[in-house]
Amino acid sequence: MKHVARKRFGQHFLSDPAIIDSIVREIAPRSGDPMVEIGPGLAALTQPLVERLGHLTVIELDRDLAARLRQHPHLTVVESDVLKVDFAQLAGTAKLRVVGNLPYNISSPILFHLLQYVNHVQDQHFMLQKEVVDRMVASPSTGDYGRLSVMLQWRYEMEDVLFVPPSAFEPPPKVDSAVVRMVPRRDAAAVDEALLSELVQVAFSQRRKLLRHTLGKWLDQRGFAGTFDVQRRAEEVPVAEYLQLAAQMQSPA
Ligand SMILES: C[S@@+](CC[C@H](N)C(=O)[O-])C[C@H]1O[C@@H](n2cnc3c(N)ncnc32)[C@H](O)[C@@H]1O
Repeated sequence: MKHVARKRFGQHFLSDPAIIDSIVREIAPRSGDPMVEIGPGLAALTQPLVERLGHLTVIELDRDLAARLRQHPHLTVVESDVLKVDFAQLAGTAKLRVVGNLPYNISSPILFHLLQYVNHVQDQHFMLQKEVVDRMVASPSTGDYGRLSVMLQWRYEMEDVLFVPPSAFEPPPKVDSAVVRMVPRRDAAAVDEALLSELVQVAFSQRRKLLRHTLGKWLDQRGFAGTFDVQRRAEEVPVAEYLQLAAQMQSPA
């Protein structure tokens, strides 16, 4: 039976064979890789992936799609909201390769949910709104550089690997898309995620103002006695400096 795309689940199904082929090539699945696909939908990526892998675990929220996928002998289907999935449990002793053409309405929550499981992950390949990928990989002193750039560049090496136009989907989304590769950094600074997240949120709360009006006040309230140049805008501060600041606050000299 034909599946009618459900807007509330962010359903835009890949329909361009050449694009599907390019994405699978970027993922480079090898037989036996412990891979998990988020939002398999009608299996446009699932099918070529499982042919190469031998087995694949998929996480799908739509009950009808999950029922169809269960017919496939080489898939393990987790019928759930991905935001409720414990990836540490899924991984066991393995390191997962996580892929997916994500539902765009919850792409940032998915990225932040996965951040807590970074030690259980080998790599991630996601199709996202191009604008979100631009923010993820942005450099300092650009308009795209913000909270998402800092929080993700802290933990992952990231690369925009493929541009995908709306015409590659059915129904076509209103925006351009891109595939991003994310590889966890082994040398990520050991800072408290909640502290870093709050600090970066305060810094970027008024991005046109100098940091002394935002982060400077926040640091004063916390009795911060270290040195940090607040005569700059949030977007001028490299990721490494935000990490140093969080580390200093955790263990003041
Ligand atoms: C953009 S579609 C991609 C479908 C398919 N992978 C493709 O490329 O054609 C997003 C998929 O994620 C599923 N989905 C939406 N919200 C979800 C959630 N919270 N947890 C798991 N899957 C979800 C949708 O039902 C849909 O199948």
